[in-house]
Parts: sequence; structure tokens; C-alpha cells
Amino acid sequence: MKHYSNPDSNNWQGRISNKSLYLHEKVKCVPLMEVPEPPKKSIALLGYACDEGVKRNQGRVGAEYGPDVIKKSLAKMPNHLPSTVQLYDAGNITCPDGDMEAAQNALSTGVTSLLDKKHFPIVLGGGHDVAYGHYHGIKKHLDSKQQGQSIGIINFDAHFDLRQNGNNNNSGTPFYQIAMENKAEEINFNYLCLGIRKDANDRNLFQTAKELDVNFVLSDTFQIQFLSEINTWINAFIKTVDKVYVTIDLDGFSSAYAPGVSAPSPMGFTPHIAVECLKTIMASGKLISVDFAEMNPKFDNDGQTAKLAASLVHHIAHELFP
Ligand SMILES: N=CN[C@@H](CCC(=O)O)C(=O)O
Ligand SMILES: [Mn+2]
Ligand SMILES: [Mn+2]
Repeated sequence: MKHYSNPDSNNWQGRISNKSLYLHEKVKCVPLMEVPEPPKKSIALLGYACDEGVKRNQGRVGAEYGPDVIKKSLAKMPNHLPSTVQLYDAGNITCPDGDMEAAQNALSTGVTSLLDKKHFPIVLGGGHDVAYGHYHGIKKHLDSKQQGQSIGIINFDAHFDLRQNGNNNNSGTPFYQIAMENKAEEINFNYLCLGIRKDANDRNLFQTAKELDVNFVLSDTFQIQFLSEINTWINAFIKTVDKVYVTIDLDGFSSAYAPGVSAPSPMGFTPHIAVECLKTIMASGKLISVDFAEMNPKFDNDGQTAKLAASLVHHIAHELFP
């Protein structure tokens, strides 16, 4: 397959316990289309090693190498998952030829296949164009069940990523593309953004958000002291949808925590508020899939951003399967 590479076991190294004390001892590296249906519960990691969308959006490239550094960081972390829960590394979607749409298509097919086999996918990017392929993978899975289930998108991000894709599709356009497709299909566009920065989104973007009825929490308010109000808004949003897809753009975090991104946020949010909101979302029982976007090792400092992403993956996995 042109837009795919098999899992690399070199990413999974760390202390040896021979008792599965560490995640590198727990994970099974299996090519995407060979990942079996698990006997019980399972998490499947899939990389989106593509920064073509960042390049097209005039950003700083390097996110192509994001998935592998998150996996390397996760490998060294302790494993507290029950032995009945499986953990797979299903490799990376790649973009060797700049054909981002083909990479998104391959991602969509991969996500559908994992969901059809009853895995919980965690997709590691890559530019935020990951969201377009990921969303379509979830949609294809749900549509095939013909239950008309709706998807709510919750985006932790400094940016709306609602740029109009008139010139090209890129890392700043995924949610606009989804909104326009939903409009054509006459289905609701359910989109909640947490951490939007006024100094990082222009007037047109706020206008587009208004026209599309987007719910958002500004970064000034996306703080732990407003947790109870934020939880109320999140729960109100979740109530209106059947399934929730969470996408976490690492550039929404303050650059004190996440310097390794294309567009850093000195005044961004903290990991603490994000973790609290993730708990609220997971408690709803509607979370179907998660991704991380914009991990760029080229600008990381001491592997801090990779470690933050890995800690969040660790948190989500252990909260879902205690
Ligand atoms: N995915 C990122 N999108 C942002 C990038 C902002 C920037 O380059 O400064 C956006 O297009 O708004
Ligand atoms: Mn962003
Ligand atoms: Mn984004």
C-alpha cells in the first residue's frame, strides 16, 4: 500500500521487566488490515505520518515524524491495563507523494476497519488534516450500521480550523470541509471547540463559526477555575449527539507544555483542564475515537510535547479500561 507503513517495533523499547510492567511489553505490532477482532476490549494505535496539510497551510513542517515520537514516549510508560485488554500498534498512514487526500482516504479506511472490529482507535498525527480522514472513518462505520447515529466533534484547539478550502484542503480546513459536506447531506454539523484563542483566529473565522452554529469556549475561560461551567457546556453538547469524536490539537496547550508544534500558543491552556474535560467526556459513555494532531518533534524541547501526548494517551486508555 502506497500510503501506509507497517508498525516499527523499534519504536517500542524501554526497561525490561518480563512481567508486562511497561507498555512496550504489552503492545502487539500488527499490520493494520491484519489486526484481529479482539476477544474482549482493545485499543489500536494508528499513526497519521503526514504534514502535507501543514505545508499547504504555510506552517512549519515536521509533524510527519509526530506519530513515532509519541509511540516511543508511550513505550516507556508503565502498563496498568488489565490483561484482558489488548493494545495494538497498527502502523502509520503515510504521505510519500504529497497526496494528502489519498492519505486521508487511507486513514478513513483504516479507522473504519478498526471500529468494525470493535477496537477503540487512537490516531496519532500528523497535521490537523488528520481530523477529516478520521471523521470519515467513524462516519463510514456508523453509516454501515444504518442506525442514523450522529457524531459530535469536540476539538481541543487554539484554532477553529474552519478555513474555507477554496484554494486547497489543508490542516486549517478539515472542519469547514466536514461542515459543507454535512450541509449537502442535510445533516447537522455538531462541533464544540475548547480553548479558542482570539489572537489566533481572524474575524472571518469567528464569522464562519457563528454561521455554522459552532459552540466554543475561549482560551481565557478554558481554565480550571471555570470547570463546573465548562462541564455543563460539554454535557449539554454531548446530550445532543449519539457518539463523540475527540480531536486534540497539541498547539492548544500553552507552549510551556507543548513547544513541539507548528503554531505554538504561549497563552494556551493547561493539561489539567484538558484532563478534567476528557474525564467528563469519557463518563458520558459516548466517546468512539480520539486523535492527537500537530505533534512536531522538530520544535520539541526535551521530548516534552511527545511526553504530554503520550501521557494523555495513557490517561485515556487507563480511564476507558481501568
Ligand atoms: N491546524 C492549524 N491551523 C491553524 C494554523 C495557524 C498558524 O499557522 O498560525 C490555522 O490555520 O488557523
Ligand atoms: Mn491549532
Ligand atoms: Mn487544529
